[in-house]
Amino acid sequence: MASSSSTISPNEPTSHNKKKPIVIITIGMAGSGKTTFVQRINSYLHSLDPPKPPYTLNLDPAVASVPFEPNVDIRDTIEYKEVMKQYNLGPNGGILTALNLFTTKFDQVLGLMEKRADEVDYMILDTPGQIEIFTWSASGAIITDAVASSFPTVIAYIVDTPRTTAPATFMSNMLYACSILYKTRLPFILVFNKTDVADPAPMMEWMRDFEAFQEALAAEGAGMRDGDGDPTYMSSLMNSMSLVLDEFYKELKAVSVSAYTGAGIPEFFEAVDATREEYERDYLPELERAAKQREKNLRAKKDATLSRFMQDLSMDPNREKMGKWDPAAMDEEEEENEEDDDGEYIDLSEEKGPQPRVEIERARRPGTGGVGINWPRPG
Ligand SMILES: Nc1nc2c(ncn2[C@@H]2O[C@H](COP(=O)(O)OP(=O)(O)OP(=O)(O)O)[C@@H](O)[C@H]2O)c(=O)[nH]1
Repeated sequence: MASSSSTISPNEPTSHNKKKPIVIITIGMAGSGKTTFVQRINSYLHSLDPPKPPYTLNLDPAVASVPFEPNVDIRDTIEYKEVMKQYNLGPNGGILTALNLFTTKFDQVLGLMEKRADEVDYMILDTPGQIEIFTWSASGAIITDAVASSFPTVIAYIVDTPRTTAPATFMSNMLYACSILYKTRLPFILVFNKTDVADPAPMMEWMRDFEAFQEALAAEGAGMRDGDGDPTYMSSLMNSMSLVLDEFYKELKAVSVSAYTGAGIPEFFEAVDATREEYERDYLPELERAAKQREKNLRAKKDATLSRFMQDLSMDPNREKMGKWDPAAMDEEEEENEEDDDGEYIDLSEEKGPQPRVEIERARRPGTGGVGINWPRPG
């Protein structure tokens, strides 16, 4: 899959000596505004002077309508409702299977992206509504790795700001973002969306100042103190987790946008452009190291198989005899065998006739209960 891309250096300029486009992968909880955001950044890039139309890919098979014209649309290849019917799946299983099927052809999509790399500055991927379908599936990982090994890539994690104003909810969302960052190791931008209806300033403050977050948690009150006024288990857990997150925030850029009004979109692109350097500095060496390691492992595996084969060959007692017919040696061997067999070989064939053949492997298979197996009957 990604093999076709692994030989391409993401750093290499394209044929016209132009830098490779940056791929923006938009990820976010259901309803956080991913599609609206992609539409907004798409129209922003079109409105620049000169326009910089991006290459867009829709990977959400279940989206009813896309408010932009994607260059590659998973829905053109796979009808997810048909997948549901054929494989007898529910909606999430259908979306996941559709994505899996699409991933088997992703090398072709990558080829299309490579072809257009000279003409565009940005490529944008919109992912399925249910976040875990992309972030916790093999297909999501394959697509992300394939793209990131060919192009500078950044994750835009869309946060539904109005739904994240409570400190505990905010923390849950950040823990999820943190897991994606550590899974992909790609440059990461937190995009606080829907800022036309909720101000993300308190959240930005929580990210900068650990104590401010602790205060907000304490102010939330419920479940934080027991009857004696001591901190509860929940409160201690939240405090420890917020300490972990404090480290995570240091690795992040955060921007506030409104996909609805377009506010904050230029700042978002400033953050995206800044990640190119980060990608080249941090991600690329890691990618090259992983590729070398993979190659080394493969070579080691091949060597091990070859040496095992050679060993087997040298231990094979017939090896010496192969090609050298020595009747005297064979007679000797036969005599030895006859001596060995004396008194040990009980031939029942004359007494009981031919014995039925039993496939022990099949008979012993757990759970078969012996059904369908013809056991020999006594007598
Ligand atoms: N007020 C406001 N509403 C927004 C904004 N961005 C998106 N929305 C609304 O949020 C809802 C969800 O937006 P979508 O773009 O469909 O979100 P999504 O994450 O792609 O949704 P799924 O893919 O279905 O999970 C829609 O009703 C949008 O109109 C915004 O910046 N401000």
